[in-house]
Order: sequence, then C-alpha cells, then structure tokens
Amino acid sequence: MNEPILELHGLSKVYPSGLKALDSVDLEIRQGEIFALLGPNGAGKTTLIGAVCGLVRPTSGTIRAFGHDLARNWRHARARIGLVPQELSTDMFEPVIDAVSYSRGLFGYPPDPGRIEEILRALSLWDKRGERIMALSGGMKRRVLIAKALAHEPDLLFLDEPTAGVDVELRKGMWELIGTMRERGVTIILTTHYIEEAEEMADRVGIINQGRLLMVDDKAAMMQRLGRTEAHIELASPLAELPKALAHFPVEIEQGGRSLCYRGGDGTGKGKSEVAELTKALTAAGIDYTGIDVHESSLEDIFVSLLGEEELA
Ligand SMILES: Nc1ncnc2c1ncn2[C@@H]1O[C@H](COP(=O)(O)OP(=O)(O)OP(=O)(O)O)[C@@H](O)[C@H]1O
Repeated sequence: MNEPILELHGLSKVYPSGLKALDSVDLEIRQGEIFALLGPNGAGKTTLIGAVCGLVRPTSGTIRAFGHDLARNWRHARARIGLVPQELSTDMFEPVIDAVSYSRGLFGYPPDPGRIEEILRALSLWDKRGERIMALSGGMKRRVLIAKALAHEPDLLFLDEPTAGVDVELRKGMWELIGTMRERGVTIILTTHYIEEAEEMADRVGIINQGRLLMVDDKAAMMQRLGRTEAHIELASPLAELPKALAHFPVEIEQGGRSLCYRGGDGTGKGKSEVAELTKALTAAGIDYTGIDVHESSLEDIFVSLLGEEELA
C-alpha cells in the first residue's frame, strides 16, 4: 500500500458563531488515489479542504502533508497542493492565458509556455486563451479554475465540486481529465454531491455529515458492506402465507399477497444469484409469477440510509 500523502488526526473546526463544522476528523489519504468526499450541503467538505489549504485555521487536531506537520512547515506543503475552489473569485477581466500563467508564477515556478499550452488544450480552452474570463460560459470558467490549479503541477489536488452546474458531456470530459492526472501520479481529493461521480472516479469514498466523517471505505468494499438487492415478484395468484419452501429466503409477502419482496445480498452479486434460486424454488413449489423487478442499491441509496441511521441514533 502506498504511504499516506495526507494525514488528518482529530481535526476540528468551530467557527466563531459556535458552529462545529468539523468534529474530530481522522483521515489518511494514500499517494496516487482518488478520494471522494460525499456529503450534503453544509456537511463540512469545504471547511476540510480549507483547513488543508491554509484558508481555514483548525480549532484543534493535526494535519500532516507529505510527511510534514502543516502547522510547522506550511510553505513546503503549500507549493505541492493545488485547489480548484467552488467559485471563481478573481481575475474576471484577465485573459485566460494570463490568469493561468500567473497562477504558475504565484507558486514560484518558472514560466513554461509549453506546459500552459498543454493544459489549456487538454481542457479545450486553447481557442479561448485570449478571451477575458468574464466572457466565458459557466462551464468554461470552471475549466479555467482547473487550469489554474494544474499550472503549478501539484502532487495533491483538491477539487471542490468540480462538476457542479456542468452539463453531462463536459462532466464526462472532466472525469477523463481527472483520470489522466491520476495517471501522472497526482493524488486527488474531490468533493461531490453526485453519487455517480464518486462511483465513476473514486478509489475510496468518505461520507461526511455535520462535520463527522461517518465512514471511509474502498468504493467496492462499501458496496459490499452496504449494497442490497431488492426484487419484487408479481404473483399470478395471491398467497395467504409464505410457503415453507421459501422460509430460508429473506422474502416478505406484500400488497395483500399479490407480490413477494426479496431484500438481501451484499452488493457482490450474491443477491442476484439468490433471487435466481428463489425463482427456481417458486417454480418447484408450483407458484406462478407474472413479473420480476430486480434492483441493486446505488451509492446514493447507501448515502441516504446512512444519513437516516445517523438521524435515528
Ligand atoms: N466562515 C464561516 N463562518 C461561520 N460558519 C461557516 C463558515 N464557513 C462555513 N460555515 C458553516 O460551516 C458548516 C460547513 O460548511 P462547509 O462549507 O464546510 O460545508 P460543505 O460540505 O462544503 O457544503 P456545500 O456542499 O454546501 O458546499 C456550514 O454549516 C456552514 O454554514
């Protein structure tokens, strides 16, 4: 396993208003991975990123990046960290290429027009390089933010909701670009509201709510732990009670006996094969069915159920 590039221990942030935006967060990010931080509005995602990027002062806890304690050795780490914020705040009057080149210089890197061209071409911004940023569409502005962050060749890149408000086609383009960055060895932490984005891109996923990191796991392992298969079987004629032959399946009678509902599996495909077994058992027991609908839960379902559990606790 690659060693951690970023380590957060007991990281908390209480804003002057008294609001606890981060509550004792422990997290290790491995070199070269794509980590997705998923959470609803106000969960603390931007605060977490801000703490690592030096924009938010933590109330307690430690942050180590590249093996150094950030509180003691800030400059060394900062030059290696890139940030794509949620919103464009400056440079609206500047031409695209100037803003991106300036961003490189800001971190003390010598000018490299070839590299800037490469970045702008990869983001389909080369043709727009002379335009003022204010004249670009929303999606293009977001790409300028990414170009600025890439201009100083970060080893660790934060993308705060990189594809919010971006159309589906462009979003897929960005996913590809993020994949290319990973191939170059960049470690990426992204925040997102889009479950399919985490599902598509991430190696690991962390779920955050009200400042607490509820769960961190490999994406596949998370699906395995929490994934569920649901199958609804429409019966040809109603059943008064569950036949003994079906007792060992996780099934219930629903809709006054007109359908059976299976809820089981573990996200590894076990559910589907068990549903197949169930249909065989139905046939063997002489129970006819007219339709079957099988549904695998998505990360979104997992997210909703986790937040539900949290509220109940
Ligand atoms: N400067 C600040 N002063 C006071 N409270 C703040 C400040 N910044 C953020 N908060 C509060 O801290 C909590 C976490 O906010 P944060 O922006 O980190 O959430 P988020 O997960 O990034 O949300 P979103 O998905 O909406 O961007 C919210 O309740 C927010 O209102």
